[in-house]
Amino acid sequence: MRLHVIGLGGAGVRVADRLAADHDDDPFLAGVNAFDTDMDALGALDALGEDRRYRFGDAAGGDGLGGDLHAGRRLGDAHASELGREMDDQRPSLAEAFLIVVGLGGAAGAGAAPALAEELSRLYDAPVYALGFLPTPSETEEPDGDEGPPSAAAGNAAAGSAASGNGTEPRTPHRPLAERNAARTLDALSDRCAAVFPFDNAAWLRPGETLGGARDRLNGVAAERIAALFGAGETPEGTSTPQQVLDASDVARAVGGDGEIAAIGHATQAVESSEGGSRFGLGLFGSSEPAEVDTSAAVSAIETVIRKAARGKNTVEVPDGRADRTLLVVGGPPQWLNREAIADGRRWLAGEAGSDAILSGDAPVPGGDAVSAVVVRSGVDEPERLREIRETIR
Ligand SMILES: Nc1nc2c(ncn2[C@@H]2O[C@H](COP(=O)(O)OP(=O)(O)OP(=O)(O)O)[C@@H](O)[C@H]2O)c(=O)[nH]1
Repeated sequence: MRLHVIGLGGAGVRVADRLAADHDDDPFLAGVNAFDTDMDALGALDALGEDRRYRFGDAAGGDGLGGDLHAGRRLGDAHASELGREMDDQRPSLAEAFLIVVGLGGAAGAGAAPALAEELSRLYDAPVYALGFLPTPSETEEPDGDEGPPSAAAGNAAAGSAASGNGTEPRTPHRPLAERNAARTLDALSDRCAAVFPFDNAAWLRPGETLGGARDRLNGVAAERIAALFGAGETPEGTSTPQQVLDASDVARAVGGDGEIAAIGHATQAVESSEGGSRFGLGLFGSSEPAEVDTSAAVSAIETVIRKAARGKNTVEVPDGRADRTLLVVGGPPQWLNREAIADGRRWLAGEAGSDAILSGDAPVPGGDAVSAVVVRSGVDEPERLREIRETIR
């Protein structure tokens, strides 16, 4: 589907940049914009040229907003239509969906996101989704004396470069209001977006890692999952049409349109490339014809990858695996896409999620060397981290 991604604030612009770096040539990525009040954050991007970066909000004087969500909201209200116009070069009217990416604990991105979501819904018919990073608990904790209290305004630089007390991991800026900002922004986005995909930063940190040190890896995971979901069903030019193409309306139906909380699971499993030969001895050496694949190997690969996508780490926890709606997309070399195994996987997932409405599609990747699965669950029960965050404003 044609997706237009808008990265807002420090986290958002970095993910937008990462998507452009990894997927600019992929047909699903129809447009990318990076909007921030902070000149330094925009200046540090690599893949997006000047034409796709834009500093807004003169009132911020070229800096971040230091976590002042009220100031962010005011700027958002004042500049939403200007940001909408800034997207025009990339023909947003052709987009089949918009995705706003934002760090929920900040101010510039989190403040502007609701107003921009509203503006895009006013201008276009396509659904507006949001992917929002949840702050880590350590951001709101008082910093240790020897680390000193890095301010949120200095955060974009500090998150990337300053060393922490142990001298190895870049420290994470102290943001005392991060959880409250996130709670307010989640509510505002749920009211204005078709669905919200929270990304739980803390759940993705490895032991001893700080957000500052891990953010590039986390942004890579977020970009990969965005591509796995919104790029599913897009076939590279010249390849055969998938048996079951997943389109924008399938995703819209599966994810819902009422601001539901949704999670993206994804997994890949390496398989022997079946172009011109196979380890099962069924292919002709040197032949350009794809070799046949052993059925039990295909069944096992599909079963494993679907379970890994559902039960492995999701973008946010899915309590008990339950969801109102579920979408499954299985991809890989066509010879490996065993229809019965996919149907079994669908049934297993329906039981796991407790919902019948399982939409599924195939994403054939001729010549690929892995099978993959994307599992999207929408209308999930409230994840523990979301409950903690919401409680800060109850
Ligand atoms: N995954 C990830 N999370 C980030 C990154 N940068 C910041 N965050 C998270 O996003 C929240 C907001 O940070 P920013 O996006 O830098 O904030 P901003 O929107 O620029 O707002 P201000 O700095 O307050 O003006 C932080 O509290 C972190 O939880 C990043 O690069 N990757």
